Amino acid sequence: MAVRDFEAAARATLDPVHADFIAGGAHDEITVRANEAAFRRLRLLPRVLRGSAERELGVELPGARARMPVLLSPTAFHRLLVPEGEVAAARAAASAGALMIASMASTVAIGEVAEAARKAAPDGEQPALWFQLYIQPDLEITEALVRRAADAGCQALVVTVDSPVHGTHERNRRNGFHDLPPGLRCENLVDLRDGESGHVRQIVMSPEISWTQVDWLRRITDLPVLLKGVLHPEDARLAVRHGVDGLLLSNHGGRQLDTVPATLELLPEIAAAVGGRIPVILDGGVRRGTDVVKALALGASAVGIGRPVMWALADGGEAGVGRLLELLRDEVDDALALCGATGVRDVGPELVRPPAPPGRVPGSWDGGPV
Ligand SMILES: Cc1cc2nc3c(=O)[nH]c(=O)nc-3n(C[C@H](O)[C@H](O)[C@H](O)COP(=O)(O)O)c2cc1C
Ligand SMILES: CCCCC(=O)C(=O)O
Repeated sequence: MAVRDFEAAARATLDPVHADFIAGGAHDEITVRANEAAFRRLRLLPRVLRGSAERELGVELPGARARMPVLLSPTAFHRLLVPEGEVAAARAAASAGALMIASMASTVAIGEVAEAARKAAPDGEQPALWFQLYIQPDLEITEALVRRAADAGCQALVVTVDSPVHGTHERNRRNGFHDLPPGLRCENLVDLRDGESGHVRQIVMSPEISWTQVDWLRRITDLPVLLKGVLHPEDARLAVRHGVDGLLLSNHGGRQLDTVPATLELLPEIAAAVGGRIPVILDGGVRRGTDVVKALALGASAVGIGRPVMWALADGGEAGVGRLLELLRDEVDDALALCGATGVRDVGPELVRPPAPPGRVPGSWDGGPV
């Protein structure tokens, strides 16, 4: 079984409207396809006669340590797919030692997700769990959400900044899919303030959110703050200047602005812009162990996966996500061995062709405090 096979397996039983919600992107879905295509274009160029019996796959990230360099990017509405929802994904991630970024739009409350992760993690291991946040124009609401995430034990906040407005998903429009079905709610939003029912429409996407609110967020919390969805190198430099602790280089899986470049294409430039001062995590189109190694080679500290988790969850719940993570772990290990690498940190730009453009050789974060 390969990562891509989970989609067909899931579609065998999934409501086609929900399958479209997962697979879909903005407008013509040009960026959706570009993400995977960029991985196909890039080639690996292995070294020989310098490997080790075992590869070190662990990564150090802001506030957390993970046993593998593949993390679960935030995805909304897991209870559309299985009754346990985010709890199933969290258990599988914690057992595999993979970091999970829980979506603000989760259908299980963050406290419950964190509790499930703690119970599933091996003895003595703290599960790696971050919380994804859309900063709300109402800062009291935002602060209450941050408090919920911190109280649950989340180790960092991932602020999604690529959504000044909702993405236009034509598949959802055609299907008339705008709301969660009765019985499902965005549990993190329930009772943040009197009478708030957890309706999806409570999440406000505002084009007026700016660096001012990012600075404010850094003041009200001790948690590391990462930004998800920075694509322009100028914004990456600004992020460093504003004291942000990391970037998630992401085009939202092609679900926000269509026709933006593949994240892999932007990676060398973004890595050069941050110059190793903060970690860069990439998501979008990662479907193979070789994809993971390519992203690491171009300066990523780790990679995220979105749709594969949703397909695996729909196909087999906790066990499905467990199989997905084990498969990716084995593929990453295999690709590293074949590249003559002793581990994740032993992978640099010399392992890919064509090489990164001159002057854009990425610096890489050394895993130290940010
Ligand atoms: C069904 C679905 C729901 C998503 N929900 C969120 C979300 O709630 N918050 C967020 O920041 N990103 C969300 N994303 C974007 C993912 O975090 C991630 O950037 C993207 O899926 C990565 O690309 P991939 O699907 O090719 O792996 C979602 C993506 C999908 C496919
Ligand atoms: C308010 C829900 C956001 C979900 C999302 O980000 C996506 O479907 O891409």
